[in-house]
Amino acid sequence: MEEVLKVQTLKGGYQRNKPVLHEVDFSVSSSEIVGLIGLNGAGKSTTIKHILGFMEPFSGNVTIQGRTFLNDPETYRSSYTFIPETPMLYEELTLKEHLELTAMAYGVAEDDYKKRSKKLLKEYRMEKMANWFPSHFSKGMRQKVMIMCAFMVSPPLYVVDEPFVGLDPIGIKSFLDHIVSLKERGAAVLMSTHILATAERYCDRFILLHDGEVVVSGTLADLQAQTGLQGASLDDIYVHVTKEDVR
Ligand SMILES: Nc1ncnc2c1ncn2[C@@H]1O[C@H](COP(=O)(O)OP(=O)(O)OP(=O)(O)O)[C@@H](O)[C@H]1O
Repeated sequence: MEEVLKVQTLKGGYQRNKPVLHEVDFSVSSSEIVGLIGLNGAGKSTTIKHILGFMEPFSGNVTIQGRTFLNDPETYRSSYTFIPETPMLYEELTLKEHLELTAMAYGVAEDDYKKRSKKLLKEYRMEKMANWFPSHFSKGMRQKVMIMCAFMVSPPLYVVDEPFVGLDPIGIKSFLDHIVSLKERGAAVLMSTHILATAERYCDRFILLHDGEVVVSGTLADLQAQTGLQGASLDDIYVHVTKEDVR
C-alpha cells in the first residue's frame, strides 16, 4: 500500500502565536479508509483545511503523493477531491452543469462523463432533478450534488467532512457503498465524522484528535490496546479518551 497522504509534525492554526494543531502526525494509504474523529473544536476541520492547501503549516508539512501544496499547487489540487460538510454550489448552474463543470475541470473524457453522470443520477435518485437549479434543492439534495461531483472524478485521495448530515438512509447507503468501491479500486479516503458506529464499521483505522493533538490512533484493536479497554466500541474509547485526557 502506497502512503498517499502524509501529515508530518503539523503545527498550524489561524494565528502563529496561538496554534490550534500541535505536532499532528498521521498518514492515509491507498485502499484504506481512515476516520478522523474528535469532539467539537478538536481540530478536525483545521487539519482538513491544511490538507486541502487552504492554510499553510507553521511547521511540519502535508504531502499528497510526495508533493506539498507550495511545490506544485495545481497538481496538488487535482490529486484530491473534497466533500465539505456544507454544500457549496453555484446557484446559476443546474445539477447537470455542476457535473459537466467538474468533469471539465478534472479532464474527464466525454464518454466517461456520460457513463458516470448517468450512473450517479440514477444511484442518488436525482434523474428528475438534472435540470434543476440549486435553489430548488432540499438540504440533502444539495449534499448529494457535492457527492456526485466528487465521485465524477477519480483522484488518489478523497477528503470527506461529515458526509452524513442531511442525507436520508438510502443516500447514506449509496455514499458508503461508493466509498467502499473507491477504496477497493485503490483510493485513499480520510473521513471526518461524529457518527461513530458507522465509522467503526467502515474505517480501517482511526485518528482521534483532542485539543489539536493525536491522542490515540490505529485500528480498533490498537485503540483498545492503547486505552486498556479490551473489546470496547469506538464510542466507549472516544468517551474514555476525551474525558480522562489519557495521553
Ligand atoms: N476561523 C477561525 N479562526 C480562529 N479560530 C478558529 C477558526 N476556526 C476554528 N477555530 C478554532 O480552532 C479550534 C479547532 O476548531 P475546528 O473547527 O478545527 O474543530 P473541529 O474538530 O472541526 O470541530 P467540529 O466537530 O465542531 O466541526 C477551535 O478552538 C476553534 O475555536
